[in-house]
Amino acid sequence: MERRQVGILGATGAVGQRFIQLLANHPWFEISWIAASDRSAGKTYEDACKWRLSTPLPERIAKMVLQPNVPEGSAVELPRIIFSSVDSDIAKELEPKFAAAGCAVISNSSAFRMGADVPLVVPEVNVDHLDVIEQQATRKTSGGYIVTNPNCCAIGLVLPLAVLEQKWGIEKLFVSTMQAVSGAGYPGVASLDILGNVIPYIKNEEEKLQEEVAKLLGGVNDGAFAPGDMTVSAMCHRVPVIDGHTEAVSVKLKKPATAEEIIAAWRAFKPLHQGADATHLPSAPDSPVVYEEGVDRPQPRLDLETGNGMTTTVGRLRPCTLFDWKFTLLSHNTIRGAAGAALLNAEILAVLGKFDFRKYPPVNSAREESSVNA
Ligand SMILES: NC(=O)C1=CN([C@@H]2O[C@H](COP(=O)(O)OP(=O)(O)OC[C@H]3O[C@@H](n4cnc5c(N)ncnc54)[C@H](OP(=O)(O)O)[C@@H]3O)[C@@H](O)[C@H]2O)C=CC1
Ligand SMILES: N[C@@H](CC(=O)OP(=O)(O)O)C(=O)O
Repeated sequence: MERRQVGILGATGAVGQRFIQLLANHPWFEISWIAASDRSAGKTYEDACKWRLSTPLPERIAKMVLQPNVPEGSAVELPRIIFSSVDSDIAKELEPKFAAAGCAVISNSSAFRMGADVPLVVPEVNVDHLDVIEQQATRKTSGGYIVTNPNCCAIGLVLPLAVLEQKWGIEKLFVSTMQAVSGAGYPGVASLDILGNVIPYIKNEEEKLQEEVAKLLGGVNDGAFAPGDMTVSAMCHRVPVIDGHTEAVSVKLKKPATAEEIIAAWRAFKPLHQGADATHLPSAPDSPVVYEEGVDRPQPRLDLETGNGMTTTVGRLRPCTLFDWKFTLLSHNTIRGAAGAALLNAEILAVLGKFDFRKYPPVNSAREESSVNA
């Protein structure tokens, strides 16, 4: 795989820092452009950002200068692949500008997730949705497009659900979340609000979780998304955990299944390695779902790093008196739930040849001559 240069919009934030960490030694992608708010533009990354991860800030990135947060006016050439991790309102304004300028925008934001021509993708679950980018107006003009990854709770949830949906069908689903404070970005929730406390409200979270799960588990008919027909009800809570979203799930299946069959199906789930075109994507975990036998698992302190933060850990599968089965799951909200998810989307787009910008009219000749994406 040829190396491609990439940019990060929102590079100084909680998710932006994860992008920098995960891209530090990436075999296919190299960071060549970073941007954040106007407050940060023109500063070096180390001056603009309070680095909050336990691995060191790469020296090369520390010295990089944050560029204007628009496609124009950059002191360095704009790469054609932009990872975006800015708030939804900002994404709504900025992401289309980058797509119009010919960039593949791989977005974490909720702004366009439910768009009629915008794929919302977890590669192990619904890679076929990616073809819908061809319908985006900018794809036809500049070659640019927007692809999104889901809400952090939705990603962790759909991995085990996809197995259930595929083998037995899901009729109903109830999920109650316990979401880490890092999900609110930095500085996020005030310590005086969250320490020793649980907050049973996260703005728009329940609505997003419900509609995104249905889109992810649905299909595409004649180029239009057809949401899954399961009924989903979500309750979301903020808890005093730093990283890792825990979810308590109850599910009613369309066909009967035993606990042994369900656990065996989760353990057998290796979708990115199947078929004649099997490619190991650098960010793909060996197992998207791991089932933990311990009666008191999963736990954020013990299970968060499974699969380098890209695996959903599931445990406590047992009969449910209301529906058929209930279980608990844990997923890393800033890795599988955000930066790692976007990276995996970029990797699958690369493998599928969706970064073939050359066949589209150039935005300007200088960019077309670039060796970066050629
Ligand atoms: N944290 C998580 O677990 C998850 C977050 N997300 C989503 O990812 C996105 C980013 O979240 P997160 O990193 O947590 O948020 P943060 O608040 O930690 O970071 C926000 C980033 O956006 C930048 N920014 C602010 N204003 C602008 C602007 N006008 N133009 C360009 N950049 C701007 C900030 O730059 P500056 O430093 O200059 O202010 C910073 O880099 C959000 O949409 C969020 O909903 C998705 C899944 C999980
Ligand atoms: N709202 C989530 C994180 C998030 O940013 O979600 P979304 O990407 O859907 O805006 C949380 O607080 O844990």
